[in-house]
Amino acid sequence: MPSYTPMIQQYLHIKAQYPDAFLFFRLGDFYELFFDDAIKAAQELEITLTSRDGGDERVPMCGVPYHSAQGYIEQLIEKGYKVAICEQVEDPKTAKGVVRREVVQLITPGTLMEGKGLTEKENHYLAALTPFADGTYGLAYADLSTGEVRLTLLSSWEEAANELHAVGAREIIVATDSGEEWVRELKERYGAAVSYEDDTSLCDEWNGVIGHVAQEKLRQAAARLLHYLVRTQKRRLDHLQPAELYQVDHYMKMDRHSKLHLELVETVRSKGRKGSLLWLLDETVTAMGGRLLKQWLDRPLIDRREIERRLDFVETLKTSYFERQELRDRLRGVYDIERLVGRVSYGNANARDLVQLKKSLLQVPALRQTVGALPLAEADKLCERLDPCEELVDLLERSIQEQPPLSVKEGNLIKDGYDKQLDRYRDASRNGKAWIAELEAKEREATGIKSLKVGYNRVFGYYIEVTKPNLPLVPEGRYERKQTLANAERFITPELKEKEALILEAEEKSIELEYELFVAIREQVKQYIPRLQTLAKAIAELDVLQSFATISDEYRYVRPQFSTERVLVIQGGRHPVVEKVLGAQMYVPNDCYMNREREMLLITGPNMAGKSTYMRQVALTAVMAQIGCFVPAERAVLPIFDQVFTRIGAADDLSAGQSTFMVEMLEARHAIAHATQNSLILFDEIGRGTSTYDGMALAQAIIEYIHDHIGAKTLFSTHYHELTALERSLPRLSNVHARAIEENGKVVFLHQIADGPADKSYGIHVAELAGLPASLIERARAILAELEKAAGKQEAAAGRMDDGALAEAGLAFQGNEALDVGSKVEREKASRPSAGAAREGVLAEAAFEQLSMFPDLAPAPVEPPLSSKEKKALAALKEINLLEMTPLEALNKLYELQKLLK
Ligand SMILES: Nc1ncnc2c1ncn2[C@@H]1O[C@H](COP(=O)(O)OP(=O)(O)OP(=O)(O)O)[C@@H](O)[C@H]1O
Repeated sequence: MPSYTPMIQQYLHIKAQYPDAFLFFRLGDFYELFFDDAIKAAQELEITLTSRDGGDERVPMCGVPYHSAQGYIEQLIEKGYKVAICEQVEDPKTAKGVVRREVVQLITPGTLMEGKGLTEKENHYLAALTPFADGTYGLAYADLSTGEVRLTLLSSWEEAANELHAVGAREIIVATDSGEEWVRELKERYGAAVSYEDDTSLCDEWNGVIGHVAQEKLRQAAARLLHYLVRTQKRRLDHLQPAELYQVDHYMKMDRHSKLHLELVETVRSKGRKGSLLWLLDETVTAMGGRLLKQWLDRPLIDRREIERRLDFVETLKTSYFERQELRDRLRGVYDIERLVGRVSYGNANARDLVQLKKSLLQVPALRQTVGALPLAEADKLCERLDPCEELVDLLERSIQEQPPLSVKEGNLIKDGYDKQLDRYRDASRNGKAWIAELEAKEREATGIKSLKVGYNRVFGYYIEVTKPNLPLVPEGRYERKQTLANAERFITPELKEKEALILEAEEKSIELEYELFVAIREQVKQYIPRLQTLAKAIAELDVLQSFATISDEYRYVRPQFSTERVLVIQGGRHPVVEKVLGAQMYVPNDCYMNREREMLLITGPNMAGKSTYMRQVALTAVMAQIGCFVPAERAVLPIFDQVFTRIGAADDLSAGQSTFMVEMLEARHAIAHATQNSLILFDEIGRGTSTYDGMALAQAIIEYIHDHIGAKTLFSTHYHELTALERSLPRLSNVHARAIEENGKVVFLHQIADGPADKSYGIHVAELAGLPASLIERARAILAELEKAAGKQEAAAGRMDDGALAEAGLAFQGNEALDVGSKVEREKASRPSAGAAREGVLAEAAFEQLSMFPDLAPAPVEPPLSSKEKKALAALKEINLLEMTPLEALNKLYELQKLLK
């Protein structure tokens, strides 16, 4: 063992306590890293690796300046590392021997308090997971930046895994004896860092957080989290809020696959927010509202009273346009109170933070007034929670300057008149400066040097400057030479130095005093933490509700109504995100009718016809209704769903080593094992991942099982046309199809869902559209004709020759080229009396149930959709870039478009 210098020995001693973290060791104005930490950090941060004399040997070293350390720390945390901040805890000037140093904070991926790692509209959670012998799991999690703490008990690993996903913690804390495999799974599946904490004993000082928690398991789960926080943060965490207890079955349950398939908070393809339901719904204007919206979307309600309460608000705000605009304007002036409070509690809030807090509070009286004037009983309750904290505003108004600097150690923080002593120092400094300002004129007169100047620099302080030609006029004896420049000399006088000393002393003292006063004010703000947190919650809620109202107004959404009879009526329903992306005029609305006699819809139709979109829109409508938002439809009567299961589209677990088919089967099993008659199931082409017969057999068996044993509302899309025959054997199953027609030998998707099975496969047309070689297409047509002949014989034998919509459409409108596709659809609809029978049944039931609130539940007239030509023309029109066209080109384009429409 080499013998090291005392400082390196100190380093090694401290580092031994933090083996899994980078130790940022404060040395003057730098944080230095040594040994392996230095080698690794130099690589990760791309900084220069040097070395330092450590005694018997040189030790590897690298470092970052203290004032720019934050960025480097964030980089390491982002990469999943931990950073221990080790500060000098005594004044180096008075220290004997090596300055005493201590780790003051361990920053980990789950305990970020500031910086780019914190996304404004997202929570940043740290979770602790505690398994119990009976197979249950205690989950405790906290967002240290906002002080929120939540606790729940989960009945199985499956439930716990799901909840962990919903929470999306950056770091998960477990016991040290947790199995290696489990820990690896936690790391890989959740992309979270894993940390350890074994202490689950309770401390009295946590009463504010878990004093109200009675259940022992939950207390233990919370204790693991709190011990870890205390151990790493090494300070009082006054902003931790009383833990919120919840049970997952008090909310609509959705596993992570279902959430992903529905693209609730991120899209399947990019895993980004854009294109998700959250992206569409987010018209919040505060960070707090943004975070709450995501929380609501993660946990739709099943308590009808609470849903209706939110809807009442949304309805009122939707119709109160001016009040809503006023609220939005005011909310824009509100900063992130929750995180400001977090920083106050942490002791790292600066004066600008307090100014932001004050400015936010100043918006509250107007918010209160506007909310209070809303014609809604509930509004009063919300008003009560909008606490303007007047005394705090008054304190901040009197004390903190309006535009303070970032640093709290350079003065300019405190207003004049707040503290007498500070005013005295400031007077001294101001008087001294005024004296100096007058000095110039006085000395010019005394010496007769017109160009004489009084100046200041950091090295020499105040001086009198005289240019070379005037040097003979300088009064020898009174002026003392201090500095020689190229064409001037600088002097001082004893009087000037005396004043300077006074000024500097006063300034130094006032800066020190300002810092002390500031810290004291910050301590005072701490007393308001619970009130500020209540206020922050109320503001967040108001913001989300106004966001729902804004969206509902903008996109013409309607208030959903709820049925206790398991009736579902959606008229003129749309997929909210597809509608936004395509534009309302391009989107074809669809109806959906289900009840106890019509529990399952089997959806057939060509690829690209809109089956998945239709299924998703039904589920999204249910989710939106249950978070308390209006829904994209002309009318909606919905059951309150306890769970939603979806299996739609691309497989996403291939990376986890499972085949598409296996994932599909696992998800089907999950749905079948958990769904109830109050659930909604969406299955998109289940079974397609295996051979035709296998797949079809499985699909049929799954449908039958759900039909006979579960009774959940189910939408099942399939390409197995044979399954449409099930309608005859399963009384609660009905066929519907996504419509398409042929036009000039090409397939046109109407994106309309109609009753009955699809008649024909349009796969070949789609292949043609995709540009496969003509000879190949022709060959496929020949094969199809053969197959159809064979199938035709079978169907005839079974007594089932569907007179399909297409054949009908073809007959009814043969030779009438002038009619566009839209009117064909209308006419065809009218010509099929049987198609609406099921719908009438459901409507009658819904009307009966909803009689008082739903007097005119006759089917609403459907707007004729745009023809494909019109869609094309519109699309082409949108594409035109007028800035890059000559007038003649524009005229030509217009002519082309007109021709297209004729
Ligand atoms: N109601 C609608 N109005 C307008 N466009 C729609 C509508 N529904 C779907 N579309 C458009 O059609 C495209 C295909 O829809 P979707 O993916 O739902 O078809 P699909 O029948 O499920 O196809 P596949 O069988 O290949 O999965 C969508 O990308 C969307 O742009």
